Amino acid sequence: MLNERGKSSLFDSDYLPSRQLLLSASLSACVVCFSICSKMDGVTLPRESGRIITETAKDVFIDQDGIAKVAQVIVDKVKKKEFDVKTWKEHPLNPKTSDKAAVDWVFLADTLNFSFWSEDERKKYMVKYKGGEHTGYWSLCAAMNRAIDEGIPIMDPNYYATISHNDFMKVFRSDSDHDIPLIDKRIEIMQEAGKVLLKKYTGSFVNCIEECDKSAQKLLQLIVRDFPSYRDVVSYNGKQLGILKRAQILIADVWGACEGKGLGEFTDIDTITMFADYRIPQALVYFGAMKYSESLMEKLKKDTRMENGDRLEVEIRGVSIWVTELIRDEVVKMLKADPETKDVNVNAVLIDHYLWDYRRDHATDMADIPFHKVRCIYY
Ligand SMILES: Nc1nc2c(c(CN[C@H]3C=C[C@H](O)[C@@H]3O)cn2[C@@H]2O[C@H](COP(=O)(O)O)[C@@H](O)[C@H]2O)c(=O)[nH]1
Repeated sequence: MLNERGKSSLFDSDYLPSRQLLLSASLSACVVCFSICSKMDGVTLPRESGRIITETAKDVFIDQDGIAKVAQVIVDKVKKKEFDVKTWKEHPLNPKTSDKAAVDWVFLADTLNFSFWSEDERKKYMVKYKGGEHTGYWSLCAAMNRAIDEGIPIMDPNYYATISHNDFMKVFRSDSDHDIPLIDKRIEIMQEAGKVLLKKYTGSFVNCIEECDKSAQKLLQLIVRDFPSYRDVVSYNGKQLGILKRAQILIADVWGACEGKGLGEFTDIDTITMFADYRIPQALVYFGAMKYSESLMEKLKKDTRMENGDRLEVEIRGVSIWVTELIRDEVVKMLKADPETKDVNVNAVLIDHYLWDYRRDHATDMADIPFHKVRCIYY
């Protein structure tokens, strides 16, 4: 419909009320849609949580130059074809199949994938396996694989749903003088997860995946709804913000174990953010993409213990999520601007794994960058 000035009357200034009405209606629709898309049962999803926390953070900041520096390192890796979901299986302790056994191995590993740091770096839990001495996250994997080799049915939820303290200590026995941290919590969480798998999913995480139509976000909702130990949510300025580190890494590890195919095919894997642990922040600060205030750096250097949910801890975790999102955006922009780049297969998961592996491989270079010490079951 055109008026005498040949303009579509709908947007013409004579019809300002309808133009405003339409604009405000579409804006509010976007806001409603976005808030629905960025929320799950009243819990804000990790990407939006990271943005919200970064906006109001007082002691943790993003640095654009550092973001560009990390992005360039990653773009170089992508161009050398060294950036692929297949890298996951290259780790000697990760499963080599892409079947139910691999999925259920990943489920158990990520159910226990938290809090490996020790008060004293010289006094760490350690597991000897296949000629290696494994500490940190890899000590968990080594202990699981050792138990499998010893014929202990550790992968069977019928076994771990009722695992005794003695049996747990046999599976996760240490080859150093120091036990795995949070033993009682780990036993409680294993039993809880095993019971849910048996009660609701016929004893396998494959059945959780198969309920979710290849959607990572649907699987994320299922994990947080049915497995309480994965509910990594913080209260921040009156909001319930999902950080969901273990729930997201569980999905990402299934994706990695299955190389993005079959049981690991997720149409929306790119909506999964990095996993807010205590190691990625070290790498982000090392590259200069994230910065701490002087007072926070001082606290960290003095090994000041924090509690899960403290403002400083939430700021470190939240800003690390958002910085990694910005790095991903920068990498995609740089690759799209490159005439030689055909397809851009980069997401926050691959960036996370790269930074995490980089931190482990360059631990000495990062020795003077402290990590935040929180003893909890979420990361
Ligand atoms: N953000 C992020 N956090 C990750 C991982 C992994 C293991 N993923 C590997 C497996 C296949 C992939 O290729 C990765 O290489 C463990 N963690 C967390 O780190 C901490 C342990 O550290 P340390 O004490 O130094 O071992 C602890 O919070 C643990 O939950 C990751 O990938 N990303």
